[in-house]
Amino acid sequence: MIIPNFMYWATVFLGLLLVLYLYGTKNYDYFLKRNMPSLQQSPFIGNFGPFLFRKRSYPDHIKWMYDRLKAYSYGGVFQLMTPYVMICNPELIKAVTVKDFDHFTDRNQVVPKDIDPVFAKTLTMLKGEQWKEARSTLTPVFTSSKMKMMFELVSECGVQLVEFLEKCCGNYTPEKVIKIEKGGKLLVMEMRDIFTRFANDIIATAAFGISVDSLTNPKNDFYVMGSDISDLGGKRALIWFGYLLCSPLMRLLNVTFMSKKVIHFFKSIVLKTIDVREREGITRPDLIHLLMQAKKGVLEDQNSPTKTKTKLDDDDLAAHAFQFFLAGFHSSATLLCFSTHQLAVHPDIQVRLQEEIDDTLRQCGSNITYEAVQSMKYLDMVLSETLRKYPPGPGLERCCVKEYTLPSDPPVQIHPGDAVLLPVFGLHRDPEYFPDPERFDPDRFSDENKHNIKPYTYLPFGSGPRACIGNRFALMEAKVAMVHLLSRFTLKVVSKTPIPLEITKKGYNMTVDGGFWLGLEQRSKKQTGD
Ligand code: HEM
Repeated sequence: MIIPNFMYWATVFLGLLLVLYLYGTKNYDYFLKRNMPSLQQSPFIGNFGPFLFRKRSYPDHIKWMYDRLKAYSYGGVFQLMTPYVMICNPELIKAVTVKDFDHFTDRNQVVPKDIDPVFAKTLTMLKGEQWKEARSTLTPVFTSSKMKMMFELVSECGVQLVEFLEKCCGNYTPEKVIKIEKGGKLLVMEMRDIFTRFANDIIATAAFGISVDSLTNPKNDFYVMGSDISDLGGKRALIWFGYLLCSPLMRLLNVTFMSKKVIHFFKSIVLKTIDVREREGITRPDLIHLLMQAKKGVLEDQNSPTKTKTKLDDDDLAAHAFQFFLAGFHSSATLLCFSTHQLAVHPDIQVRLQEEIDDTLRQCGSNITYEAVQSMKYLDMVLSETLRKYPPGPGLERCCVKEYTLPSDPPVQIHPGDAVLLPVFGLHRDPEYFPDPERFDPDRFSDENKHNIKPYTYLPFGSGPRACIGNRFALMEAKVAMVHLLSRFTLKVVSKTPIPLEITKKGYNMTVDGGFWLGLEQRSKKQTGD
């Protein structure tokens, strides 16, 4: 009796293993059939094993795949069970993102539209005609004239940041959750904690029209909800993997990418603010105001004589304000964390930058203006080099929407539905394009040198019509923070400062595990030349 039972269960078990294996490898002849070079895959995890099992960080893994495929100009990789064509050659990147953009207008939508409707309405996730309309409606929001209009709001957050730090140098003790310690003459602090709070306050004022101070009131709802929504690590990475691996099951379980409670919180802020402003005729120079104009179809685009055509509904408005969190919260804080870290470990570069800041402030009588910030060339070079070495988006995606022949040698077909991966981190760390790529050297971006950078090898804000719409805003925010901070403080390496920097192996966020600990030393009047 025991033997037939054993045989039965052994056969069932082996049968199940076979079915699982066949399911896990169902696509694995995908690139072979297309005659494309590809990396050897494993069942279910494709080529993402080293990232999934935390052997390599996401950016390092992108670079690792890029280094293996670069000689072929393009090649196939599997992100779990989803095939991606990785494009390594700059000319081909130009073809896909700019010249033949109409074949690649979308991103790969991993989380279905009906599961997360507000998330699906963000510009990042919209597709085809809907994306095109939303992008043209929103483009006027991000012109330099609108940035100038929002500059004061951003600068007020810079003042708030520095005043808080100066208070901490005195007798003020911040709440325990704020990661600041006193170490002799220095304030020792974790920069990601400080800069995510700074980025949060900017989004609150510039996008949602409300003032919060997340350094003095660290547990305010806006910050707590915002941190939840913009975290792409741990739980969210798992949900993403779940959809990549077995979308029907995730859909059946109704697993949402964004928490409904958080979406409801932000949506109600936007709708209440609009309601109050409409009833009381309030005008404030922020995104809500611009979105209200777009809603009425009267937001003028300075580059086009026509007024915006599309009218926005309430879900659209919430999604666009909410977009600042998704796209701008971590990326802006990340840029500031890495740039302050690089300045602390390169004091010569920091001194040169402080000289530029001091000179500029002297010229504008300490009253920092949009034009003054824009005129600082070395500041721009430092941020550009930080974005090269540590791009917050280490890999970009496109999805093919129309049959396409990649102009490679030999040409190769890309079909509708095929996903494309652009290895930004691989390009930025390629010694062919950036000699001695591990070296932090802002002079790569000086007027004399920047023309040596090969087009489409430097893509911190992406490329083509789907590139980052908020790049001006992001740079303005980072520059304002740096000017306020470095005019009053000098950044120092302390014992907790991570050297060398090791990018986390947990999740997609570009960050480090133990935090960006640095020391801040108050500058004397003699040093600043006041
Ligand atoms: C340092 C900060 C930032 C970096 C490095 C960054 C980088 C990027 C990158 C790489 C993309 C994808 C581009 C592509 O696929 O070609 C992107 C898209 C986008 N970014 Fe940013 N970003 C930053 C800040 C912001 C801010 C502050 C906003 C404000 C709203 C923003 C809004 C967006 C939007 C809406 C998209 C999607 C555009 C579309 O699909 O049409 N970003 N960003």
